Amino acid sequence: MPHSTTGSISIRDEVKANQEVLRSRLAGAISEPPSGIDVDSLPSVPLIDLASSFSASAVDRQKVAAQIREACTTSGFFQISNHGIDDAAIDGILEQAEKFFHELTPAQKDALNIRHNQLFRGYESGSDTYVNPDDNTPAEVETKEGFNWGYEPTLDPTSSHSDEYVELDGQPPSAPDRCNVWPDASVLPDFKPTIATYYAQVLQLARHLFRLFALSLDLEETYFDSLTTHPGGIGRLLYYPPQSAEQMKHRAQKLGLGAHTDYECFTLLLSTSHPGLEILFPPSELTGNKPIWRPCPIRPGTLTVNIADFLMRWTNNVYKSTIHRVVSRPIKADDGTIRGSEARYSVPFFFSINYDADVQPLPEHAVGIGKFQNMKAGQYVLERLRATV
Ligand SMILES: O=C(O)CCC(=O)C(=O)O
Ligand SMILES: [Fe+2]
Repeated sequence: MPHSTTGSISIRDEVKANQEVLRSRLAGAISEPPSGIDVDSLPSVPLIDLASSFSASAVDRQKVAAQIREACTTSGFFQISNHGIDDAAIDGILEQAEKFFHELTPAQKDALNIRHNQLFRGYESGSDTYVNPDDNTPAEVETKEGFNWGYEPTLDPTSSHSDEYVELDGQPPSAPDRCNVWPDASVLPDFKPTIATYYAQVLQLARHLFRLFALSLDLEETYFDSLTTHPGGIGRLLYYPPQSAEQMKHRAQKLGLGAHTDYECFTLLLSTSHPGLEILFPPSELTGNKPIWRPCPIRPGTLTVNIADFLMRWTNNVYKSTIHRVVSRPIKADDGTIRGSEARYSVPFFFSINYDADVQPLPEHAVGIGKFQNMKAGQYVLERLRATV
């Protein structure tokens, strides 16, 4: 795969260093709390009600922003209720995800494979990408299957600047191997319209959240508005197949998606109510000074938000981008019999500022003096993606 030119050495060095950081943060991680520890005393993911963030009262909005700040400076994860995405859009995209993974033939999926695309758009199987390529664990193919797409002006009905969109590499989306690919409408007629409905809503929610992030960092509420007029927004459908009791019999877990952090500014995750997502909380006395994997709570109707690496480096590590993964675990019944795991579907939306924006350090009063090299968001994300194939 070709590598980018200007400044790429230092980006690649930083990406390599990231792998080291990941490895050291994972070292000694435990999956179960030490015996005698009350799990309720361990850190968890807070629920933030967004209802009053849509209020006309600045005081109300500021109160929500304060809760967001608390979450972002600790675990970097929170869940949101009353987020404004309607049920029909949510049910619709989950239904299309199921159809995509079950109704397309292997040949139809293969025609859409990300290896035909320079920007990682399209279908990927468990072995096409691996998010943690340098870790020391024995290579294990992830069970996930995915489908990725990115921003298109037609998916953003609200912006008057959508046609200024450029891709990760700073170029307009032109050639067929540098833009979105979609399943044939004669096979899945409702797929693209349903994706478009969800995408338009999640995009607006992400812009709204950026205003709350601005408030939470003591910046003008509109600070990020001009940077999200034609933003990066990668959508992804994910499917983790069920694991049978037989497959799970002698295993503590099966890897769905390896340990990683996300790359952009933040991620908005929709999922079915099936367990699987786990978050790595830092060591504490309660955990014998070991990092601990904890399941992300299942709260139907909520979306999960997590800070990603670009925003972490932009905020000078004030906001935390936290390691997470997806695993299937066997379910042990009271009589000791083992049940397999159920299928999980999820729809992450990875939100970035405009890929071509000149990124300036955030004001010192908000995050201190910048420690990181200024970098275009597209350049950074592209280099991170390239490290996964
Ligand atoms: O499927 C999930 O719940 C999480 C997916 C995820 O972390 C990712 O795609 O980056
Ligand atoms: Fe992730």
